[in-house]
Parts: sequence; C-alpha cells; structure tokens
Amino acid sequence: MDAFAALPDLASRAFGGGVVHANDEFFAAADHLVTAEPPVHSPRTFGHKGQVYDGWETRRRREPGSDVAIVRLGAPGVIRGVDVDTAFFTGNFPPYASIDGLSVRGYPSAADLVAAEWVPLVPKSPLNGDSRNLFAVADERRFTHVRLTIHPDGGVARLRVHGVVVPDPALLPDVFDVAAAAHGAAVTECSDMFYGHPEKMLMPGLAQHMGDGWETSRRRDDGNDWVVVRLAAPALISLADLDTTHFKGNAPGWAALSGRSGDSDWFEILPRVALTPDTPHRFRVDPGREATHVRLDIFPDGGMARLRLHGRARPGFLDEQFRRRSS
Ligand SMILES: NC(=O)NC(NC(N)=O)C(=O)[O-]
Repeated sequence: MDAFAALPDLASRAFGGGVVHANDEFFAAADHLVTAEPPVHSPRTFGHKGQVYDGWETRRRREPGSDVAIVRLGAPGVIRGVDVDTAFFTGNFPPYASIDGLSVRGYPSAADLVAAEWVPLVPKSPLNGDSRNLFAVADERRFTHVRLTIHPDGGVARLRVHGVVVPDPALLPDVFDVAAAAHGAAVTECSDMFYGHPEKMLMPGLAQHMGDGWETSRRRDDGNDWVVVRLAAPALISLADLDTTHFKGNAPGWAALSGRSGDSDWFEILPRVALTPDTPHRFRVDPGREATHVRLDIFPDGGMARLRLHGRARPGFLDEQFRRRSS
C-alpha cells in the first residue's frame, strides 16, 4: 500500500468536505464521494432509478464526453495522493479517471469553480473495478478543491484525497486547538490501537459513538498505553480536554500529559489525574514551556473520545508554512 494512504483524507465529510458540483448524478448522488465511512452494498436493491449504490454514479453516455464532480476539501492542504475507490462498481465502473486541483480563497460559487483554471494532478489513468485505485501526487502547493473526471461515465464509491493539512493562519484565533487534525496535528506514535485509531481523537466535533475514538485492548501487564501527537505548531498550551464520552465500562482510570520540544526530554504538562467514565474533562495547565509534541499517557488502558490542547502557536510559524505552500 502506498504510504500516502495513511495520511488524513482532506476531502472527508469528517473534516467538513463536500461535493459542490456534478454534471450528472442520475443513478447515485456525488455526495457519497466524501462519506467518511467505508462504502457498503446491498445487492438486488432497486429504487425508481435502478440498483442503489453507495457512491457517485452517472448514466450511460450515448455521445462522447466525460463526467465531472468538484469537491471542496474540508481541510485544505498539500495533496500526496488520491484513492479513486470503485468499491462494488463492477459492470459500471469508469475505465479511466483524472484529477485536477485548485487553490482559491474565500467562498467561490459552483459556477466560478466550473469556470476556474485547474491544475492537473493525476493524468487520465486506467481504473480497476470494485477496488481502490491509488495515485501519487507530486505537487507541493496547498489546494482547496479537487475535480474528479471519469471517462466516459460510470460509478465511483469514494474519492479519498490524502495529504498534509495546511491551515490558513489568518482564519485562526490567538488560542486554538493545536492538537486538531483540522489544524495540521497528527499522531506520530502509539502503544496500541486495537479497537480505534488515535487520529480519531483529533477529529472535529463531539464523538458520535464509542467507535469514534482511540481505544486500546485490555492490558494484561504492568505497563500503560500512550500516544504521541505532533502539534499543528510549536505552542504554549493552556487548556487540555480529555474527553472519555461513550467510554463507560472502559475509560482509563487516570491520565497524564507531557510535552517535548524537538528532541528535548519530556516535561510535565498535566500530572497524573483521575478520570471518570463518559466525561468531557477540562484541565487548566501551565503554559510555561513551548511544546512541539505532546504525549498522552492513559493508565492502564481504555478509550479516549477526544483530545484537545488549546494553546498559542509560536508567532509566525503557521504564516511561514502557509506562505511556502501558496506560491
Ligand atoms: N445493474 C446496474 O447496476 N445497472 C446500472 N446502474 C444502476 N444503478 O442501476 C448501470 O447501467 O450501470
């Protein structure tokens, strides 16, 4: 599997991504392209328009041409690769697809986007049916939108746009969640992710259910579970949210936070505190020292729905990153 596929999906509805235009949605709505959950299928399920698909599906073309869908990224950033997932489309997948990108400020209309000058990211390339189709992208610029073109027509279940989030610092408050994936934070290491990936803790909004969080297996030794988060920017943290919502019989008993700056030793941010099940805890912490990484230790194991670290980013850091990716 290409390494880029492990990066966050910038188009995902979980970040607020959306489909803003499709020239044809006869069989199935293009909105499915950005659904966060994996595609599902129930064979021989017919509606008024035909078989029901969890994807975008256009009608059979009777004249030359191609079909397009335009996606607004929920988290704009540098695109490292795309996955044109044709899951469950067998006799009706598009034989070819191409991808273009666009970087715009503000809130362009669908008509503006259709008329815009797009940058080619993936040339017209063959697809396989009922499978993931991974294409690497080599362009260091920050994009806000992508355009999927299918040649000539057919169905695509999901369009995953994997990359590195680059937030616009002009739109961030002075103190913001420096552990948010939507601001560019990411998990770098973790002791265990048996039931739930730790990146879920960094996603926007409240956790919807117990599956929407980090959950480890039951430990049968004397150790404890932990995760390391690379912050969106080096920051002075002043508030920490440790949210055990939905973890009722499996919340950790205790937790602690430590920080490091680059390769420094770990220093304490929050000493070991007792946690209660199914509770959005908030702790005020001393913003004495700048951290680039934060380690969350849970004792001994369990689940955490959300981790939020509110802090002040090092002045100029995000501006420089944004400038470098915008040229
Ligand atoms: N059995 C099908 O899937 N047929 C058609 N598609 C839908 N959705 O019914 C088609 O022509 O691609």
